[in-house]
Amino acid sequence: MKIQDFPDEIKNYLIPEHKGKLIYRCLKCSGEYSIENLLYTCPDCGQVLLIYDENFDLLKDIDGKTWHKIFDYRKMLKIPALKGIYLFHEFIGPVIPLDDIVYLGEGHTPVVEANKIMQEKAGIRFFFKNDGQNPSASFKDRGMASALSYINFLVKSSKISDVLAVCASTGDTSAAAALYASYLKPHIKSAVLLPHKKVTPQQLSQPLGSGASVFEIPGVFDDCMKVVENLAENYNVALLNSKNAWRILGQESYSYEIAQEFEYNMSDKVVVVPIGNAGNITAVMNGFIKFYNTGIIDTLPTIIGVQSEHANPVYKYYLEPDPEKRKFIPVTVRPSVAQAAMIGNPVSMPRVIMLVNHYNQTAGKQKVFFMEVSEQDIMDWELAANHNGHIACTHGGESLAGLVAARKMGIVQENETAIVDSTAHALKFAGFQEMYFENSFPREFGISPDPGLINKPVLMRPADLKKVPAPGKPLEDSDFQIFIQKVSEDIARKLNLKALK
Ligand SMILES: N[C@@H](CCOP(=O)(O)O)C(=O)O
Repeated sequence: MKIQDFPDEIKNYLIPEHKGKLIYRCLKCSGEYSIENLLYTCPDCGQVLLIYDENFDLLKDIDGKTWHKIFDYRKMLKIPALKGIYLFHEFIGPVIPLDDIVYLGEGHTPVVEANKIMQEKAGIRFFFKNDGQNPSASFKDRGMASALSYINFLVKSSKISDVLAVCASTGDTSAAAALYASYLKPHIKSAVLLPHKKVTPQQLSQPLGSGASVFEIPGVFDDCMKVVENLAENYNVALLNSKNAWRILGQESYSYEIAQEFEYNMSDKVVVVPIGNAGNITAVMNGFIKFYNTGIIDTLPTIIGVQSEHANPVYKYYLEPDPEKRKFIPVTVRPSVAQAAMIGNPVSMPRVIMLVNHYNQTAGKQKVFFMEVSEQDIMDWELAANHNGHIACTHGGESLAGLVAARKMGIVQENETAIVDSTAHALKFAGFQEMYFENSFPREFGISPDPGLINKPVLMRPADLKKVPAPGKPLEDSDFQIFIQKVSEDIARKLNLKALK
């Protein structure tokens, strides 16, 4: 559909015109800094930053209903820059010219309703939002599209050149960073730091395949993160973890898409997200607040942040009901199947603390909750979901387990509808599925398989079959007929198939 065919009242808004005035603001001392330089922490007090639009109130000049039309009609345009997360350009990066936006197919991931069996099992109507269907197979692409679009803009406007982008990762961030950086060659290169043997083979293959410099570091993610922070403080590198506030802006698109998917009606909705470095829950809260403040949604959904018992610093912080007495204490993580969230000292914790307060205050009651789940429940719920038509990763299983726990505790009601975040593609974590099916989890995971969920391939090699085909060695006609006959009979026997009359 062409712009001239769209309703008159929105024609002028379809190509984003809002000229935002973005600044970094420190969460602690409220110091404000120009976005001309890449900053990750406050130069004065060292606290993390968020990006604010000083012209944000101008967005309120357009009423909520008109915004709905703008976003919904804009979705029909075929302009690459507006096809991904920048459909919501005014809210994500209103200083970035459309020509500088990097679009690799991220965003607008499917929202898939669980079947009846799963909804009955979970005790609530729910949908998975499959962020594993992003280009590098995780939600991190949203943040990278934003961070790398901004860096691209700085490069193109000759403010910086020859960028080396670095990140620490449990496997998803590195895949996304390497992918987006490789698209912007030769101006941008990337280096990723991974905890040795703590990312899956599939995740390790991703930055290698994109041509990034890959460093494996002894220890866990938190150790890698410290090295990256040190590199960013002492060398000329661009930090791509969610400590970089541009990442948060991009990940806010997750909330905007949920709002759009449910026709901007967020009443009785519950959004469930796993927490690792806490950039995601930060973005999700901030995104919904921005849509609420501009009248695009008129209710804030409930948000449930979920952590494994083996990596639960945020959950533990909120166990203390009295905000005055809460004290953040990093935890030492233990092996977790939700490996991408195996983080004991999330960099966005100060953002979470500020935004949870703000979110609940804006809603007028508690709307953000934190749940803790066992490793066993994570695997069982992931596999149950995948046995019922989903492609949930272990973090999707973690989210679902958290929703079920919240339902049991009465935090979530039967009449509500949940949107459960599957942050990555199941295939990235196939090794954990294999350990479950083989019952070979090391003791520290504390996982024993439910026999009803175990699945294994069966080798069909009938004992009385003399000849079988092999690669490059097909069977002669009559031997081949015997092979087909015997294997079919064996499969039919195993599956209790009845012969056609
Ligand atoms: N789960 C992350 C950890 C780093 O998170 P980030 O959002 O701060 O980059 C990963 O996949 O590496």
